[in-house]
Amino acid sequence: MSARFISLEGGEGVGKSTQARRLADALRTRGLDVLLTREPGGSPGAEAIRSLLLEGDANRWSPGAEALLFAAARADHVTRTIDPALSEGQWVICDRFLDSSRAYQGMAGGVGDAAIQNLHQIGSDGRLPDRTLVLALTDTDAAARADARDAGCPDRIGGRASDFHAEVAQAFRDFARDDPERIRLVDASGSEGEVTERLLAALADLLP
Ligand SMILES: Nc1ncnc2c1ncn2[C@@H]1O[C@H](COP(=O)(O)OP(=O)(O)OP(=O)(O)O)[C@@H](O)[C@H]1O
Ligand SMILES: Cc1cn([C@H]2C[C@H](O)[C@@H](COP(=O)(O)O)O2)c(=O)[nH]c1=O
Repeated sequence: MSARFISLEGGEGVGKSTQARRLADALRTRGLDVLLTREPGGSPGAEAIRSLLLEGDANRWSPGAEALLFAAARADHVTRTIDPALSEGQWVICDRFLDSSRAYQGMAGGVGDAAIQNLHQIGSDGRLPDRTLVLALTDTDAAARADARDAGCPDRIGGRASDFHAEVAQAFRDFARDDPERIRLVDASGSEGEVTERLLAALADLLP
């Protein structure tokens, strides 16, 4: 069975990191060799860029500089971590990937989708996941989960206005509508276990 590249996407607090861990465990239980990774980050260079992106003043970077930094982190992550794992036959579960840049920087940030896709082509040879699972939750429920976790101290991008995050959530819904073969919306309400079962169902055609 060939290796697969799966990304988990969605706005702040919908449960991506929780589900990335649970999905990796569920796939390991099925005998698959799984690498769990994240963005921004997932390689030493990309983790260094993560600090530049998520710490500091809200206006630390222009929209274009921010998009370039995410693309640079992703290029290093793809080259040093994701591609080698796939070559070795591992399944890769990635907590956020290109579609986060499309939603946050491209759509809500105003950089535009074509520019984000161009940067991805240059930096990461246009590498795409085999399946992208977008966790969907109401804006109110997602904000409640994120607030309970962050205790009023979100990171530089998480702390942006609610309008920004509503645009991000809408962008993910639009991406799923426009590319239904790769990108699937998954209901993120209910218990952690219920959500994991829905994610596995959305991967059923790829599983051995
Ligand atoms: N199904 C669930 N029901 C209730 N709470 C949940 C559920 N899944 C996750 N949580 C909780 O919600 C909070 C946010 O979850 P998590 O960190 O996984 O979200 P995320 O999408 O990765 O967020 P971000 O993108 O902001 O980092 C955490 O405190 C987590 O324990
Ligand atoms: C990959 C990626 C991420 N972001 C934003 C989204 C979040 O606010 C943070 C990452 O924090 P998390 O707790 O690890 O989810 O970064 C972005 O704006 N663009 C991207 O490409």
